[in-house]
Amino acid sequence: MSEAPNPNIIDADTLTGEMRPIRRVVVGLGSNLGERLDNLQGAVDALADTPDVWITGISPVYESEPVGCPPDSPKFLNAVVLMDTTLSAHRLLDRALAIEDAYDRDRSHGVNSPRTLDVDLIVVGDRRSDTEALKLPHPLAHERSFVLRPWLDLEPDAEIPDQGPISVLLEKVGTDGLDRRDDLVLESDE
Ligand SMILES: Nc1ncnc2c1ncn2[C@@H]1O[C@H](COP(=O)(O)OP(=O)(O)OP(=O)(O)O)[C@@H](O)[C@H]1O
Ligand SMILES: Nc1nc2c(c(=O)[nH]1)N=C(CO)CN2
Repeated sequence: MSEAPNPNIIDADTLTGEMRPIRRVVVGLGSNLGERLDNLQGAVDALADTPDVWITGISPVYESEPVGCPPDSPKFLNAVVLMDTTLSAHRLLDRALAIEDAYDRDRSHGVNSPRTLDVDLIVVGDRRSDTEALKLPHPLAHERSFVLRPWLDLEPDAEIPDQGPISVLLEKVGTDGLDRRDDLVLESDE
């Protein structure tokens, strides 16, 4: 994220009148099971339909070799979505998990087993968290080309708090195993 949330930009809650800061959010999407593009598009649509969330950017789609997955796992499609929101990080996480569940995400198998849909919060404004339920910034984002590369397409000057510019991080990590799929496009219905 290239800038901290602007504390002067606020939104009044329509019911309570409470003023809430607008946070810039980076979301990572992944799928390596089922109709992968449809799954990613469903996640984009569900995020766009979320009250108090405004999508500001949708990256190109990348196909990527599975990283840290069981042997013979299928390739992923990955993309990144940028949003503005007045929701808290915890509300966003609840929403992300609910969207995964709507795509029959099966959590009963082992670590990094193939999944219909993964919705990861990468950065939420300048929010930091280190609980099991919510880690922000996402602790592996800085070493994942399938997050950094699509994010770079949208925000070349972005930085991950405490890690640095994503352009520099991507140079360290490289882009082996990553293919931009210009034949696959995620649409915004807004
Ligand atoms: N930044 C975050 N974004 C999404 N989920 C998170 C985050 N931080 C912690 N979690 C927790 O991680 C759990 C999701 O684990 P899951 O099995 O989907 O991990 P994963 O997405 O497969 O792995 P990875 O975290 O390596 O991408 C959720 O229960 C959620 O509470
Ligand atoms: N290429 C790729 N590899 C992964 C991905 C992913 O989205 N893409 N997600 C993982 C766990 O969330 C583990 N490994």
